[in-house]
Amino acid sequence: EGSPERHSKKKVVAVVGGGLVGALNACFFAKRGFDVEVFETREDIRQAKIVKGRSINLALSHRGRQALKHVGMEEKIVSQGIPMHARMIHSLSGKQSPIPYGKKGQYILSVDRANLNKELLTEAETYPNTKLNFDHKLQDWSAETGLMTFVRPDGSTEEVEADLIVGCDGAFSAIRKQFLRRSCFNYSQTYIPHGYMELTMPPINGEFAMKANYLHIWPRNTFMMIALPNMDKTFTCTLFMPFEEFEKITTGDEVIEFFQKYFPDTIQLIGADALRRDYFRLPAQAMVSVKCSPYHIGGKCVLMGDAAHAVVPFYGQGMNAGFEDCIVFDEIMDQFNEDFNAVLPEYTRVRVPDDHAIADLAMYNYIEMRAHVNSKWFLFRKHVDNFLHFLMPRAIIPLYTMVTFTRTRYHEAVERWHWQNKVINRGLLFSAAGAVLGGSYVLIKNPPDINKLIVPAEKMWNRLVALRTP
Ligand SMILES: Cc1cc2nc3c(=O)[nH]c(=O)nc-3n(C[C@H](O)[C@H](O)[C@H](O)COP(=O)(O)OP(=O)(O)OC[C@H]3O[C@@H](n4cnc5c(N)ncnc54)[C@H](O)[C@@H]3O)c2cc1C
Ligand SMILES: Cc1cnn(-c2ccc(OCc3ccccc3)c(C(=O)O)c2)c1-c1ccc(Cl)c(F)c1
Repeated sequence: EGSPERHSKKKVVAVVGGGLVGALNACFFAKRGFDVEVFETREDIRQAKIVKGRSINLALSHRGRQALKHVGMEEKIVSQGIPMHARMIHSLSGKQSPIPYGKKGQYILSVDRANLNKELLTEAETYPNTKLNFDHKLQDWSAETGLMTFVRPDGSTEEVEADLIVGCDGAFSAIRKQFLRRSCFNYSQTYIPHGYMELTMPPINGEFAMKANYLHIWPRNTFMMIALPNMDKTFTCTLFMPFEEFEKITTGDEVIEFFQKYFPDTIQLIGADALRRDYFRLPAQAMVSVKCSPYHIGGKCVLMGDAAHAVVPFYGQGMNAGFEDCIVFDEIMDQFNEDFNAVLPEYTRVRVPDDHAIADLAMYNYIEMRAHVNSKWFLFRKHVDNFLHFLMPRAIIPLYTMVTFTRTRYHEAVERWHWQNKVINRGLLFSAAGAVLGGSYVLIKNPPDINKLIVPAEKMWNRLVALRTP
C-alpha cells in the first residue's frame, strides 16, 4: 500500500521541448497539480534577441483557441493577434478579390510566433509547481527506466527522472528516436520538393501596405505566396516554391524578373531593394510531413505536437493540431482519473486517426493547390463552397470551415467531406440528366435555328477551360 505521504507525493511530469506545444502543455499539467519540469535546448527566448529561420507569424484558429481558453490564455493571445475575416485573392493582373470565411464570427488570427511562445512560457512559470530549464538538450533517455540525459552548452550532463515524459521536441524529436528502436512502431516522413522563404512587407507612411484583416493569397499553381499581418503593421509574406526554382534565381535582377512575372503587385509593396537583399538573407527552408504511431510507450512517455505529427503548412493547422492534442489528452486524463497506464494508450487510440487525417489533408491541399489552383480557380472553388453552404447550411459545410472553425474531429471532417462530395456529384448528375431529358423534349417539340446557339456555347466552354489553365 505504501506510506500515506507516498500517495500525497505529486507526480513529476517532464516536458521535453519548450516550444509552442511544450509551453502550453506545461500549463495543462501544472494546472492539474503535477510537478512540471520543462527542458528546452535553446536559451530563454524571452531574454534572447531574435529567433531566426522560423515562420514568424502563424494562423491561430478555433482548435488552438479552445486549448488556450482551457488555461485562461485565449483572451490575452487573441488581443495580441490580428483577425483575418476573409481571404484576399491576388490575381496576376493585381486584382484583389475578397472571399469571406463565412459567418461574422468566423475569422482566423495572425499571431506572432515568438510572442506566443514567450507568453506561454511566462504563463507556465506562474505556476509554483513548474520549473523551466533552458539550455538543456535531451541527448538520450531510456524507455525502461524513464531516465533522461540532458547536455548543457558547457558540455556537462544532467540525469533526470520523471513519472511521465511528454515529448514536445518538434519534427526532429530526440524523444521519438527511442520509439524508432521499438517493434510495432510505425513511422513515415516525407520532405516535399517545395521550400519556403519569408519576406517582410513594410508599412507605407506608417500604415499597412495592404488591407490588414485578410489572409492575402497569391495562388500561382506551382508558386504560392501568402501574407499575414503583424502588430507592427508589417506583413510577413511566405513564398512557397520548388527548391529547384529557388536555386534558379541567383541574382537580384532575377529576383525582380521572377516577381515581375508572378507577383507583380508585390514588388512595390515589399520594395525592389528589399527583395534583392532579403531573398538571399536566408536559404529557403524545407517542409517535412511526419506521421507515426503509437504516440506512447507504456504509461511512461507520450509524443505531442510536431514530435508526433509534423504537417506541411498548407492548411494552417500544425500548431492548432498540436494545441488540440493538449485538450484531447487532458479530457482523457479526466476520463481515466489520471492513471497514465490507461490514459496513454487511450490517447493513441483516439488521437492518431485525427492527426493522421490533418497530415493527409494538408498534403492533399498542397498537391491540389500546386496542380490546379490559380486565382480564378481559387475564387471559383470558394464561391461554390460558400454558395452550396448558403443553399443547404446544415447539409453542406465546406471542409475548410469544419477544419478551421469547429472542433469536428479531423477524421470525421474528412469522412463528412467525402459524403458531401458524393451528394453534390449525384445532385449534379441528376440535374444534368434532368436538363438533358427536359431539354431534348423541348427541342423535339420546337426545333431552334442551330446557328444561333453555337457562338454562346463556344464562349461558355472557353470560359470553363480558362478557369483551370494556369
Ligand atoms: C512555414 C510554416 C508555416 C506555418 N504556419 C502555421 C500556421 O499558420 N498555423 C499553424 O497552426 N501552424 C503553422 N505551422 C506549424 C507550426 O509552426 C508547428 O506545428 C508548431 O510550431 C509545432 O509546435 P511544437 O511545439 O510541437 O514544435 P516546435 O515549435 O518545433 O518546438 C519544439 C521545441 O523543442 C525544442 N527541442 C528540439 N529538440 C530538443 C531536444 N533534443 N531537447 C530539448 N528541446 C528540444 C526546440 O528548441 C523547440 O523549442 C507552420 C509551420 C511552418 C514551417
Ligand atoms: C496559413 C493558412 C491558414 N489557412 N490557410 C488556407 C489554406 C488553404 C485554403 O484553401 C485551399 C484551397 C483553395 C482552393 C482550392 C483548393 C484548396 C485556404 C482558404 O480556403 O482560404 C486557407 C493557410 C494557407 C497556407 C498556405 C498557403 Cl500556400 C495558403 F494559400 C493558405
